[in-house]
Amino acid sequence: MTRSPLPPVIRIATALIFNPEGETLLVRKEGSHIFMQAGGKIDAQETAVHALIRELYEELGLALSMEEAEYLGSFSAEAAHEPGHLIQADVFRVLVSTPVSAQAEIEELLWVSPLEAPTDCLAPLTRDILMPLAVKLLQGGCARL
Ligand SMILES: Nc1nc2c([nH]c(=O)n2[C@H]2C[C@H](O)[C@@H](COP(=O)(O)OP(=O)(O)OP(=O)(O)O)O2)c(=O)[nH]1
Repeated sequence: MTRSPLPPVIRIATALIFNPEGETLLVRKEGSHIFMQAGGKIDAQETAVHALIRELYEELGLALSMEEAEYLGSFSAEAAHEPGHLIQADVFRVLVSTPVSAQAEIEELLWVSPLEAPTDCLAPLTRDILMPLAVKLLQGGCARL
């Protein structure tokens, strides 16, 4: 019996970003119709939190300190943009009270209530893991400033 090879894994850092209204931020990258959390690949020699800080600055112009990123855990899902790949995502919670704007390769930003988010245009990690987690955090009263 032959075993099928394990799919390649991409390590990313991403965040459930909340505003004071309890909405969470989704982004759509250039050339994609799928919404997901801001963030991106973790470079070699980089820690997850440093990758997050770099990516949120590049994508949203957000200047974040390490203390402002609370680690929530590591989660796996099918990669949205790379067929046949899995992502292993280090996920943080970030609360923002200043405006953010789409930079670099981000085409659209969307603030959504986790309870009312659309499900048909979300990346697998976002749809199956992070939006349900956002609902739990909100219901626990932990997502507000
Ligand atoms: N940022 C982010 N990426 C996600 C999520 N869900 C998901 O499948 N991905 C996938 C999309 C891509 O296949 C991969 C992230 O790659 P990327 O190309 O956006 O990362 P990057 O900004 O570092 O870009 P690059 O170095 O390839 O130019 O992870 C998510 O919620 N957030």
